[in-house]
Amino acid sequence: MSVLRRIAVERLTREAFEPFGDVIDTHGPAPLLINQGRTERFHRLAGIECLGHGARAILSIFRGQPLLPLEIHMMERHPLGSQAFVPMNGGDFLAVVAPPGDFNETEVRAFWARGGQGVNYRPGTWHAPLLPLAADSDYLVVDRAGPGVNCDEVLLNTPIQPVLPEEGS
Ligand SMILES: NC(=O)N[C@@H](O)C(=O)O
Ligand code: NI
Repeated sequence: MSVLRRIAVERLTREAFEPFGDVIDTHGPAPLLINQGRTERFHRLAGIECLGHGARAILSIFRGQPLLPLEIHMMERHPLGSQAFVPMNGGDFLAVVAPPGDFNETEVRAFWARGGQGVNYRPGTWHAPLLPLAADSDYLVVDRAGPGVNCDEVLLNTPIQPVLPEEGS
C-alpha cells in the first residue's frame, strides 16, 4: 500500500490559476457585442502558443474516462506549446498542476473545472493528463503539432490524492 499525499481541490478562478495558464469561461471580462448585438464575444480568453519551426495549432476531441482510484502518480508538460481543454458536454474535470520550470511535487495544486469551465495550460506547465469526473466526457483540445519532443513526464515520489470538497460546502 503506497503512501498518498492528499491535497484539497480548489475552486478554479483566473487569479488562482494564473501561474499555470488561462481559465476559459464566461465569468471574466465583459463580452463584446458583435453581429448587430445578437452575439456576445468573450474575447481572447486564452492564447494558443505553438513554439518552434513548423509548429501549428490543431483541434482534437478527447473522450475521457475518470481515473479510478483518483491517485496521481505521473505528471507531464508540453514545453513547445500550450494545451487547452474545453468540455463539450459540460463534463467537470480536475486540473492538477505545478508551475513551469523544475518539477517540485510540493507545488502541485488541484483545481475543479466545473459548469463548463475550460483551461489552457501555458507551455511548460506541469499537469496530470486529462482527469474527467464522469465517464465518456468529451473535450475540445487545442494544442501543438509539429517537430520536436513536446511531452516530458515525471514520476511523483509520493502519489497525490486530490480531495474534492464536501457536497454543498
Ligand atoms: N497525451 C495527450 O495528448 N494528452 C495529454 O497531453 C493530456 O494532458 O491529457
Ligand atoms: Ni497534456
